Amino acid sequence: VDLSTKVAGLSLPNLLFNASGVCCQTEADLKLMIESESGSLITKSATYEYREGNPSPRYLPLPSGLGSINSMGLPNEGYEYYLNFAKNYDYSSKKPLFISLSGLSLADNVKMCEAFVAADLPCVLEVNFSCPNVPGKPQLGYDMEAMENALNVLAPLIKKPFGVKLPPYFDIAHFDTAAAIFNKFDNLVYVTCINSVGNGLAIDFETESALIKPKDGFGGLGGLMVLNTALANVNAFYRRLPGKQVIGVGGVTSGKEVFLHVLAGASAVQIGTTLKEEGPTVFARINKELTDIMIAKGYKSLDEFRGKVKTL
Ligand SMILES: C=Cc1c(C(=O)O)[nH]c(=O)[nH]c1=O
Repeated sequence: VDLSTKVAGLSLPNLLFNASGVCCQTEADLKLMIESESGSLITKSATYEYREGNPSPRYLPLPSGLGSINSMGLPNEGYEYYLNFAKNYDYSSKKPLFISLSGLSLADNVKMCEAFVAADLPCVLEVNFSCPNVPGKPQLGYDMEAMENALNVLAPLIKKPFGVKLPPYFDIAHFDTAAAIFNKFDNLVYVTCINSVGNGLAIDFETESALIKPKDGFGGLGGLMVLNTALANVNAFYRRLPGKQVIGVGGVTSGKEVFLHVLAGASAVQIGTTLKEEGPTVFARINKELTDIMIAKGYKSLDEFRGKVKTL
């Protein structure tokens, strides 16, 4: 079977890669991704300056086994680190490189995009509108006017095909409004759904305490528990963004959830919590599981079932 796919005009040997933020903050992390069986890789969202991030504990898998909670606080090496990585990347390799940018202001996003555009590299830029864990910074993805204003500035600046990372939406009207904005920008060629489900709270029964330190224990939820919200966001935007693509992320623990993401419309699928907990060998495991599922169901390529979820 053929697990290859295309995103933003680039060919991925298989549809799997890391969720931004996991296994991608340092060159050592990114090297593990390059050496893994992933089809691509994306860097940790970059801010203009280096950031330490929030105090630990700031990430934990949930005792239920159903997911994770994080309030990392956008720790990253600063955008120039990732620009340098992108300048030195081996673009003759089979794996395309995606760069995530999450400026703390539109001005910072402009400065970072200008630097990447000036470098004129084959990597794909993705603007993160959905970091839920920077105290005092509301998610742009939940402010439709601000999101449109940002895109009015950034899309013409980036010129080349680019993507945006979105928070989960929970209201059909929000899918409609957001999609109407994205459809105004021809070079906005894909959306990545979903970022973590913002501001959950994990409490330990024995200690009666929040599990993580930042923000009184409030943090983004990931893992199996967000699968159905992720599938809904993937399918909602797949239906509403003709000619654009959706990268699915949320709830992937096996080939089965990857299959569901593709049925919902995903062109590629990212792994976060399960990659964090299992390590980069997860890509070989899940590619094999998806292959076995496709053989069992008689599918030879992803195109044969992408977006083909049936309704009753
Ligand atoms: C970029 C910051 C993000 C973070 C973070 O660094 O806290 N966590 C997430 O779950 N999603 C994000 O987008």
